[in-house]
This record gives sequence, C-alpha cells and structure tokens, in this order.
Amino acid sequence: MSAEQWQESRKRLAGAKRWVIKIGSALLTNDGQGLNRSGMQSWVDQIAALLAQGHEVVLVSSGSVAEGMTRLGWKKRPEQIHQLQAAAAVGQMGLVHAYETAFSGHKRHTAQILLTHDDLSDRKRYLNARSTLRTLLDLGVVPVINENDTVVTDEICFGDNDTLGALVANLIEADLLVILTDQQGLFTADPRSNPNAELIAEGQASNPQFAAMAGGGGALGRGGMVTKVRAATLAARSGADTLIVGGRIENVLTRLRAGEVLGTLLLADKEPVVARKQWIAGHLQTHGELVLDDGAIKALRDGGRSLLPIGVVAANGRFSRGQVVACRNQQGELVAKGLVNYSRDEALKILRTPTSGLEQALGFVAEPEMIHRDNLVVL
Ligand SMILES: Nc1ncnc2c1ncn2[C@@H]1O[C@H](COP(=O)(O)OP(=O)(O)O)[C@@H](O)[C@H]1O
Ligand SMILES: N[C@@H](CCC(=O)OP(=O)(O)O)C(=O)O
Repeated sequence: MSAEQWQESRKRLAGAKRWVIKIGSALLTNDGQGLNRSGMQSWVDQIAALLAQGHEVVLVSSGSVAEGMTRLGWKKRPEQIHQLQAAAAVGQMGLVHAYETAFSGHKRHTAQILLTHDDLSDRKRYLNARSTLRTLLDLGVVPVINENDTVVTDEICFGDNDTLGALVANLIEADLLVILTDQQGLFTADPRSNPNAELIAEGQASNPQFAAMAGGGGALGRGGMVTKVRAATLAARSGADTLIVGGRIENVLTRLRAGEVLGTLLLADKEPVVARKQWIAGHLQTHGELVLDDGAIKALRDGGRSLLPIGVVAANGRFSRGQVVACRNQQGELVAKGLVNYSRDEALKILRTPTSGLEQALGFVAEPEMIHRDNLVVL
C-alpha cells in the first residue's frame, strides 16, 4: 500500500464522530512511578479540543493498580489477587480525581463508570450501560471507564483493558478506537527484543498476520500487543477502526485528528451501522414478535424511520429489552427484525401510545422508540 493511500485513510479520521480513547498503565503511571500528571493533562487538553470540534469522546483508562501501589507504598506488584483488587480500589480514587481536576480546567464534567465484561454480555445491562453513556455524551460529560476490579479478576491478571475499550466501542457504536500505549504502534515484532522490527502504518483488522506479530506486554499492564490487535478485531465487529499509537508522541491526538500518519491504523471492513444490521439480520432466533400497523410499516420502509410504540398494535411471545424481535404486518408476514427497547410486559402497556404518553403508561421512559432505526433491519 502506498503512502498516499495511508494519507487518504488518515484524512478520514477527522470525520470520525465518536472516539473511544484507551490509555494503558505503562503510559499513565510513568512506568509505575505514580500518575503521569503532565501526560494526563496533555491528553485531557487534546480531548477537550476534540470535544470543541464536535467529536464525542469516551475515555477508557487503566492505571488504578499502579496508582494504588504508589499510594500504599508498595514497590512490587503483588501476586495475590485480593491485594491487586485492594490496590485497584485505592488507586481508582486517585485516577478519577486526577481526570476530574484536569478536565475542570476546560469546564468539563467527568463521570466514573466501572464495568465488567459480564455487564456487556448481558443484553439488558448492555442496553442500560449504553443509555447511560449516550446520555452522558449528550450532556457533554466525559465518561472515564475502567474495569470494576473489585468484582472481577481476569483483567488485573491479564491487563485487558484493551478488550474493554473494544467492547465499549461496540456498545456506543463508536467510529474509532484509539489505543494509546508506550510504543509507536504495532511493529512487525516486539521492538523491545527485536531492533529491526518495523512499524506497520495500516492494514485490515481482520488480517490474521497482525496477531502473529503481536507479543505480550510489560510488567504493569501486561496485555501487550496481542490484546490490542484482538481489540481491533472486536471493534471492527461494530464497524469501528482502531488506531494503536504512542501516547508519548507530542500532541498525538490533535495530530491524528489533523490527518498525520502516526501509529498503526487497523481498519474495519464495514461501516458501523451496516455491521450491526448484518448482525441483527443474521439472528435466526427471534424472541417474540411485534405486530405493526400499515402506517408504521410505511414509515419503516419508505422513510427509514424508527419504530415508535404508536405503530405497534400487538406484542406476542416472550421477549425482554435488548432481544431481537420479529416485526410482522397484520397478515402475519415478516417485515423487519430489530433490537427491542422494551420487554413484552412493558410493550403491552404502550401499544398504540404516542411518545408523549409513554411516561404516564410506564412510569418511566427508557427510549422514545420501540426499536431505534439503527437497530432495525427492514426485510
Ligand atoms: N509487535 C509488537 N509491536 C509493538 N509492541 C509490542 C509488539 N509485541 C509486543 N509488544 C509489547 O507490547 C507492549 C505494550 O503493551 P502493554 O505493556 O500492555 O501496554 P499498555 O499498558 O499500554 O496496555 C510494548 O511495550 C511492547 O513491548
Ligand atoms: N483495571 C486495571 C487494568 C489494567 C490494564 O488493563 O492495564 P493495561 O493493559 O495497561 O491497559 C488497572 O486500572 O490497573
């Protein structure tokens, strides 16, 4: 691939609306010596500039264990899981405090979100986390996400916030996942042990060659490049591109936004919405069904609109929020499939209900749509 082609792909980054930025332990903690506050201030300043340019940013930040070790005066990373968990709990306070302080200079609020992989594999919790994150983004708040180390142990063992970053990119349908790390990007081999290794500028996330080049990580984060390349393939499932890049490069985020060729860009094969719709269309097993009136079918087919409760005349079978349901016309023909925002019991309460009546009928409003158009495949 030519340098001009790389340049072209990088120019497109300015158009990526929603960014997930993951910062690893090695960077955040000056290789274990407390929090790297000047680095943090610089990334925060750059993120504030991205927000001012109309981008949305979710931060996935490691560093709690390393900061906890410093606060507790521990020189060596403990072996015992419960000690690591304790360090993470202590360090998380320092981490969020540092972000809150740095962002307050830009008059931006931050929000702490602690997640586990399980939260994201349970459809209901997935949708709840998604609604909260979307609301925070709408409010202009910067969510700061880390693993909930008190209740899970896999990640502090494997240093796998890279995977969490990818799952968050899936969750909020991000356009771009940026993984900031202590190397310039993905090299043909681990540059720590192979001085002839070359930096890869660009490739498809699905290319299996990259996984073969990636090795393990350092003493702090420990995920290494393996988890970063795997994260790129996960992010690609919802259509997000991934950039693995050196966080110590001066003004790295600003320069990426300006189209400079830095780090390694691993491209998704499909656009985000297309990828998600294919996933929905491929779901043979639907849970229950909604029966739509003719007006709703027309809005879906001709207008590419979301399905609103007012156009739903019946809800059959059993389904819960976040499952794929079949949408049929009143003659029983399948017209669409989609991820439903309400359980069957809730749906029954809001059949034929206008948006303005949802709160009275339900006592709350999860979303105004029964199925959002991004989560709907019209057949
Ligand atoms: N092919 C590769 N290219 C670049 N770095 C690699 C490669 N294989 C292994 N690594 C190692 O991965 C490390 C980064 O991963 P890690 O220590 O987990 O960082 P982070 O804390 O940012 O997640 C690098 O310091 C490097 O030694
Ligand atoms: N939750 C832990 C995760 C550690 C982790 O994943 O580290 P890294 O591989 O550097 O991103 C922490 O904050 O220390």
